[in-house]
Amino acid sequence: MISIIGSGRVGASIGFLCVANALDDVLLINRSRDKAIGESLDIANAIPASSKFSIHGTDDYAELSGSDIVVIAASTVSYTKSRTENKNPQVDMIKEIAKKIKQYCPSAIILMVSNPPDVLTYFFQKESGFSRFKVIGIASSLDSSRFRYFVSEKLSVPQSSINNALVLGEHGDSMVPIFSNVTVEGKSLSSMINDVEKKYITFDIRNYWKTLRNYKSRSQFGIAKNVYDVINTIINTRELFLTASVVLEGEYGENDVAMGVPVKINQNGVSEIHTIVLDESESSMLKESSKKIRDDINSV
Ligand SMILES: NC(=O)c1ccc[n+]([C@@H]2O[C@H](COP(=O)([O-])OP(=O)(O)OC[C@H]3O[C@@H](n4cnc5c(N)ncnc54)[C@H](O)[C@@H]3O)[C@@H](O)[C@H]2O)c1
Repeated sequence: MISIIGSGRVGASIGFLCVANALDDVLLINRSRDKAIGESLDIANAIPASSKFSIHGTDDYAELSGSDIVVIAASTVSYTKSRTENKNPQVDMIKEIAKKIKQYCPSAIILMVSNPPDVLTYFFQKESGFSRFKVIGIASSLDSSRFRYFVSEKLSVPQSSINNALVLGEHGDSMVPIFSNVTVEGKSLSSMINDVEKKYITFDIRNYWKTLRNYKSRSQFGIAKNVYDVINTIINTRELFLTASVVLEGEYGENDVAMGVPVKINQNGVSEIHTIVLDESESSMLKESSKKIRDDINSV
């Protein structure tokens, strides 16, 4: 069973994709029961006639029992300047949710979507004591999708011709797009754009959410598809390479912090953390990014 805690815009969109693609039974848990029931009643009409799975909404955490995957997309706050500006109530919420998950489904794989995902991935893993490979923050893959989008717009090429557009570090203002690895139709991106253009693209990725906010509230479908891909990989025992936030123990020279790094996902969660070669400036920006996350963790 796939359980989704928080059935707002993001949680409901993830639920819709899982149901419409007949992945598994889906449970929506929301603080307000009516919201969970309402979204599940609506999404129930998207169950394909050939599907054997169902969707159900509740506010009762005891129903988490039997969950294989728990997505956390709950939020009690909004933010206008940065994703970390209201982190303390989110951390309190995550600690409560971690206790419930530990009680009702201690073997589940956790996909952390709520903001700020690096800080919350860290606190969930510490509070629950779950393996760090089973607590996965999903956000850097969305930033990587945005990176690919901007490179494709800049060069007027289809996104399918772009490879290895990865964003590492914080899902926040210090995130680091890794230009040195990107190829376009097999050729290095670095020879196609200059440093000023790289700075503009970096700015645009970091501020995508602010641009989005000028037109609609916040990301819904982009993050939902990124989370769905991970759930699909776990349920259908596939393998997926992407960037995701994991508590680090020495990888990239970091300890006691969670941040976006390249990982391989399989049916058990994170199966590998990949080390990729970074140039000097990327390495130093990643150091700054990990420091920013660590400072946020320490200031909770
Ligand atoms: N990781 C990413 O890249 C990414 C992208 C978009 C949004 N987000 C984050 O995802 C979260 C959800 O976004 P949204 O737009 O769906 O928000 P939303 O306000 O539409 O929905 C949040 C839902 O969580 C519920 N909730 C609050 N506390 C709860 C609890 N303890 N248990 C169960 N439900 C609870 C609320 O009632 C609400 O229905 C936010 O933190 C947002 O910032 C992350």
